[in-house]
Amino acid sequence: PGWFSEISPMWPGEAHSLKVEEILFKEKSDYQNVMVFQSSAYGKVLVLDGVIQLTERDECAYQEMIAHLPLSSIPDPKKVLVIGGGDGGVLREVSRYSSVEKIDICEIDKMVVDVSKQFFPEVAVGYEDPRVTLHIGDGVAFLKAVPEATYDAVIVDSSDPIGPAQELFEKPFFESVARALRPGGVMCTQAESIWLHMNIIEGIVANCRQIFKGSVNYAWTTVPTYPSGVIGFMLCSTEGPPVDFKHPVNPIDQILSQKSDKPLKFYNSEIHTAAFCLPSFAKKVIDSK
Ligand SMILES: NCCCN[C@H]1CC[C@H](NCCCN)CC1
Repeated sequence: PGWFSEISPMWPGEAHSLKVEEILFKEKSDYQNVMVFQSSAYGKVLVLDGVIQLTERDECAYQEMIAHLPLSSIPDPKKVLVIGGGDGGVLREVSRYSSVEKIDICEIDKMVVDVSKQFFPEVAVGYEDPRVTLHIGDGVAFLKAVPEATYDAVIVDSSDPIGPAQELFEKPFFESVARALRPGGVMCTQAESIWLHMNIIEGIVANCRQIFKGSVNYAWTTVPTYPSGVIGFMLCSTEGPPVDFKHPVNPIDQILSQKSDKPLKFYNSEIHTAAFCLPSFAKKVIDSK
């Protein structure tokens, strides 16, 4: 009945709208407003504090890219940490790697987990993997308690800097991620839109170049239901065995093609390499930091 418009001070003067068939869930958690609605064009939609988090139709683009850009870039991921990502989509993608022995996930809002299991079973399927351990709590505190050099990869699947995820975009957090990674370990974070947030991206890149002494690269992809239709990722590695993010050493799409597993809908090795090609206005800022 009517339309949902994604109005936010984070993208002033513009708003993506989706036709609403039915509102399926609407509650306030300890951290944010949580809503699920059935849209006409993109299936079910998860909204937190008025911001679209994922839709059934295009979540594959974001979840596959944020997981496979880092994990395809290292030869043998064993221990992986996901910060945020309570919907479980990133877990679904990480569990495709037979080399992975342990997947920790730290999500601050239990309601996101429960709502995803109830309304997005194809996304929350990630929780069914026996290697997964769910921690409900603040990712910043979780990382402080982690012994150094614990993980091969840390994936930060956060919402945006306004709200509970604010400190996941700040220097102390990136320092705690670098400490938790083994030498040559990799981090991939949600890094906003080059059309909307070049200033935020500039800050993130500057911080990452100071903290991560391996490679630091920005990649981007298309997600039609995120504002401006694109979303970016910060790919960083710690000092140690070199990581070339642009040329995957562990091409998951080729590994999977030999298995009957759920096929990848979006990611492939060519899209991986192409994701690091930037328009000039973004290259100028990102490569100069
Ligand atoms: N596992 C899916 C979680 C999605 N994370 C974020 C949800 C908010 C979204 N805002 C985009 C704002 C403009 N860049 C970015 C991804």
